Amino acid sequence: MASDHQGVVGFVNLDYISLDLAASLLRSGYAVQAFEIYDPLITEFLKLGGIRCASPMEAGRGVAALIVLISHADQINDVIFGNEGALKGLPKDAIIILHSTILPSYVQNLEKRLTDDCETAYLVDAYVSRGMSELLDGKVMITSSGRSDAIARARPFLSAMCEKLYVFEGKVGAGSKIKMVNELLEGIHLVASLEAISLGVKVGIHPWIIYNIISNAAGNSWVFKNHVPNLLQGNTKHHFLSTFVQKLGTILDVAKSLTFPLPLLAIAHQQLILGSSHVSGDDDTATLAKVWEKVLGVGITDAANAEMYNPEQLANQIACKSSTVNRIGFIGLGAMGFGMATHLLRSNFCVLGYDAYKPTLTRFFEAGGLVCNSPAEASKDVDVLIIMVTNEAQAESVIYGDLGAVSALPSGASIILSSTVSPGFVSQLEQRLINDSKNLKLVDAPVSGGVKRAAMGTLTIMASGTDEALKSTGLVLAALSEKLYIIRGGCGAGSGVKMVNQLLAGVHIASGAEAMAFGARLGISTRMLFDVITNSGGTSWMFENRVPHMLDGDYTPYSALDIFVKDLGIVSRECSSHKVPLHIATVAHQLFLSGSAAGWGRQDDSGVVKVYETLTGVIVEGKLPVLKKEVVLKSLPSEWPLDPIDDIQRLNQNNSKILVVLDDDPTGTQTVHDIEVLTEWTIESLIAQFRKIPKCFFILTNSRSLSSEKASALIKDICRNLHTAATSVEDIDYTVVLRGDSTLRGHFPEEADAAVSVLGEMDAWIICPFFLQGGRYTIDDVHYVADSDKLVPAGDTEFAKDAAFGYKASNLREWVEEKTGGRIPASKVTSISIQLLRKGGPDAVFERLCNLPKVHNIVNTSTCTHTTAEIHTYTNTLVAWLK
Ligand SMILES: NC(=O)c1ccc[n+]([C@@H]2O[C@H](COP(=O)([O-])OP(=O)(O)OC[C@H]3O[C@@H](n4cnc5c(N)ncnc54)[C@H](O)[C@@H]3O)[C@@H](O)[C@H]2O)c1
Ligand SMILES: O=C(O)[C@H](O)[C@@H](O)CO
Repeated sequence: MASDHQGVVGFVNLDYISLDLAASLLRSGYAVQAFEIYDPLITEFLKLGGIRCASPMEAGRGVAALIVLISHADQINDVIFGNEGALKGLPKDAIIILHSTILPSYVQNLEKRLTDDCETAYLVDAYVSRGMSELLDGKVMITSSGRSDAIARARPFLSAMCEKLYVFEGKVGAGSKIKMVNELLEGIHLVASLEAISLGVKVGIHPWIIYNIISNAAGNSWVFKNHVPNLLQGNTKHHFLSTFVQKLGTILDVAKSLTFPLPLLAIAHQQLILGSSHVSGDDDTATLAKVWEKVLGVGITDAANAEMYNPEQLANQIACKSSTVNRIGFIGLGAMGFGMATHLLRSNFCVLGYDAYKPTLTRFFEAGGLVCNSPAEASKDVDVLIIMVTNEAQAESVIYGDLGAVSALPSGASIILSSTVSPGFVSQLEQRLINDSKNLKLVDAPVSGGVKRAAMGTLTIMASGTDEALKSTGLVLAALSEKLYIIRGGCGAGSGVKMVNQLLAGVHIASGAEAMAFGARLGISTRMLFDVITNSGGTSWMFENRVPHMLDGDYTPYSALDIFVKDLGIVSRECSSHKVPLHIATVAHQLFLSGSAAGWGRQDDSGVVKVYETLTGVIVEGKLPVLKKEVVLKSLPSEWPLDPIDDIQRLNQNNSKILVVLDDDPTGTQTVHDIEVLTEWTIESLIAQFRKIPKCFFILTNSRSLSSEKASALIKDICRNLHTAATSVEDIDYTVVLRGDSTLRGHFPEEADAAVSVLGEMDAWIICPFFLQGGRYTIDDVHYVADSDKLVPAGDTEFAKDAAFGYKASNLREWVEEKTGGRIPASKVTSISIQLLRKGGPDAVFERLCNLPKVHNIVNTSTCTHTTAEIHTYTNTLVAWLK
């Protein structure tokens, strides 16, 4: 226990999550006392080691901090100001942490009353929740706000209680605002999930198949992933609806008072009211599925219980029997097609490409492709032709237009249509091809996952067609995808699943825009709001992918806004032909249409946020704030008391691995002493070094001054020599460290990739941009550069504008995603936080490292380095871990 953390913390009222807070405080060395009338809770609390109090007044007596749980504003009078209220016993300088999400205006009134009536004026609010992301996985997360002086007082207690702390300095009330934005998203996503499942059932796709595929595609959301199984199993009771109706109603009232339109939330609210109205008051058995069956007239339950098959297994079976493919034609080398076609080139297929836009052809030629002048030319002698143009009219024209593909394709060839088109269009196309006498086969193979995954061959593909057609294209589909699903039902079935995915994806982009714009109107930092939501139930694949574009105000089209005018247009056409009313999808469609009408159709689809910005005057774009260095450093948890340098030296004595540091410029070698530096790396000189059995030696590569190709080649060369030298000296084991720049400029990930390509995959990559003397700090994953008394996010400094190594992200996890072009998403990067290091010390860091998933290319950013002692602590655990 940390002895400098002594102090008493009181709780007025407990709930189950408060027990976790109390347990964390007790572990950090605080004494904890509580007033609670519900016996089971107080029994658990006593078991933890807490002390029971007879009244709120007693719970507040002698405490340094008082955590007051209030579920309704009416309780404030009694619990805080009443005869036996908490204020009576509270010391003057104690901090009140209001664990509640009552409306911001109530919290502000409470603060005013405390300031006016009493001398006690330290209040912060705290929204306590469980992290829903893979990263936080149910751990406690707190969003808190208040005046700077109150926050400074509260911070040690808040940090002690949670794994992730978000602090909004300024006014109280941010916690409840964030909660509103999160609930807005959850409400919209719930209705969208219900509409998606209903549409899927109407077009004949098994709901569990929809669920399994879309939870691995861009239509996924936390709500879809977590609520749909309960819906399909009949586990969600109708009461769930009334809770939502009430919460969403409150948010709409707040928005109304701010004259702020929330069209998606308004329609979701109406839908949930409609659902509630379908249940008679005393029917406790009605499930959400049954209610929705009545609302939309779709047999969800029967469909969910119908016999099903495994589309991934079908894909594996087809892949085993697939025929060889030599030549591929590729028409439509746009945002998606270019990446897919060049990935096929890298996978050793011969690819002939055609696009109506000539500059693309030049790029394709430079990437090693064969360039053609018409669809017919790109179809000559190919086994498979892939079409990735934008829409049905373009697909029609490349297949049947002037110099079209059909006339030139060899008899028996296969066409893969990967554009997003309506199911009806593909099934009619198949019929037309059958009627032609060339025995051309068609595979309906829409894709999901976006531009980055297209270029990496890790798309989700939902394919359908005859077995013969699927077998003749299996190898190509497998090369383009990480998840390949075969949908039964022939051409049109794949596009049916894609249509359902698009309903969700489109709604999620629009809901992300609505949520962020509303957040901006509520006055919350949009960057921080984004961060909190990505760890909460309101998150979605599209929220995480598209909101960063809104925050950067960068509408370079990865997927054009007009694509959703088209895709939600398909949804709205299908819903009227299947007679299933899809309200939320239709409103989202109208929002994209509004964006297109404003002239933003060719920009990125995240530009739909401008519809809200233009209407209401809010600005979603947001920079990370510049911080006041002294204030931030003072507010962090206290340092781990011990400097484990002696432990490191001891561990190092017993460690047989030689540390070989490849330094990309001379500033690294200038900061070490008593360590040899090699400026050349012949096998002979490396053997000579290894024979000395040093603990460490440097090789000055100077690779920062080279092009990335040359730097990679150099690192490979050195690693090969190291390998040869090490194998010729007996009992030599070594580890490679890449030393680079603390302002993040250098050949990342190229040098790491080069080292791995020679030395083999590593269990993890550790990124640790430590340079205390140079004023580099990493706080909550954001890397800062000190500029006198300010901490400036690295992405906003001159360093980030470097012509060769420029970058935008200051958050190290996002920086990894940016630098790896999406190959390593931010969500796969684990951080070692200052909280973990300072509160848990070496043991906690060691445990975190040992529990990392053993997946190659997981990158771990150290975000903990504030003092030299801390870098020692971290090194200590690393050395132990490496052993
Ligand atoms: N962008 C995404 O993230 C994404 C993801 C999944 C699916 N999709 C779907 O994939 C398809 C392609 O999307 P995109 O974003 O690559 O679109 P895009 O507009 O960037 O690319 C389409 C390409 O087709 C070319 N083209 C149009 N007519 C042509 C013709 N007659 N002959 C030859 N080339 C022609 C265009 O010049 C363009 O390069 C769309 O149907 C889209 O809905 C897109
Ligand atoms: O599933 C996806 O990748 C997306 O929805 C695209 O089709 C459109 O951006």
